[in-house]
Amino acid sequence: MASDGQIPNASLETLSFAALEQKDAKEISKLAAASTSAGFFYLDFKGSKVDKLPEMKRDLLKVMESYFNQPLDVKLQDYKGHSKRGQVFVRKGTFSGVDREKQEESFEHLAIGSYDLKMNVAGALPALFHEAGKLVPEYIAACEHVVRSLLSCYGYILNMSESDLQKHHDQSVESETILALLSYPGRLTHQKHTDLGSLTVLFSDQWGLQVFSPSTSGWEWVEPREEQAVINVGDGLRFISGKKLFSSVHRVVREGRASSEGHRYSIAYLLRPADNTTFLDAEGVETTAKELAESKYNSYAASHAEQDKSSVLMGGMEKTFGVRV
Ligand SMILES: O=C(O)CCC(=O)C(=O)O
Ligand SMILES: [Fe+2]
Repeated sequence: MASDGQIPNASLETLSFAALEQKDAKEISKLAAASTSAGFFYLDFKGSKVDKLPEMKRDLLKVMESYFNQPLDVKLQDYKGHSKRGQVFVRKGTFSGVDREKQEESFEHLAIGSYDLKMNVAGALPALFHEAGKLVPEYIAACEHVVRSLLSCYGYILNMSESDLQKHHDQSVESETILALLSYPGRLTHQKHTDLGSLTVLFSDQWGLQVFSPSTSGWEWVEPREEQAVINVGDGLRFISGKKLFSSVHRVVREGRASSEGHRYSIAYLLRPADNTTFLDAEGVETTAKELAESKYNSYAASHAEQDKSSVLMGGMEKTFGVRV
């Protein structure tokens, strides 16, 4: 296994999306194993209905570069106040970084609400992206197909009614589902966390992402792959599953293997349950998906000292792993 000092590369499974689309039993059992260990796996799209996804990602990365390279005051015109979904541009330092002493050293991002985009809410998409035509809606539609197919497979794994799982993720009702375009100029980082939603479809061509391995109780590098996405379960689906599935604990650092990377970009489609979905949270308290999003965002933005006091940031995974990350 290649390594970087003490930090090895994670040995994550690569799953075939074409096989999962066909509900192939062997692939579904690999999905079950990956979702109850580190929680991350690679997804290969060859031969599937969305085999163009890596190509669309490359096009999106080009538009992102021109967007984020604009002056801050121009990007701040896309800041829409503190309502998370419509916030669109979120400046660096809004969430906390990895370094305890430098909270402001965290990424900037553009959050595009998928419901808002469908409803044609003004400002859901900054003007610069209009020039790229249907790229963003088509990218989101491809990701919706991916997560819908994965949810069908999770229905089998969890022995849950497939329609229940799909209903909790009905894309025609309001949810916090977003396409997040992330930008890490300089040495900016992303604090350890679990995702608040159900499933994440993540692309980055650059080193930086690390996953916490429950088997070694340490961080491991997630090797970037241009043709494959990294998928993980988040708190929403974990809680809906009665905590059978694992939320993956991850972060973005800029040292070691990542130190020769320049401005880093990543694209995360973050599927979240419909706002009114209810489940028991990490502490066993009944909560709605909307309330969970609120408390999770507050925790992402809190100081490290505040984050340490509650189980929200890590979705209760430290208790499951039996270690402090
Ligand atoms: O930038 C990355 O690779 C990770 C992004 C991430 O963890 C997130 O958006 O939740
Ligand atoms: Fe994340």
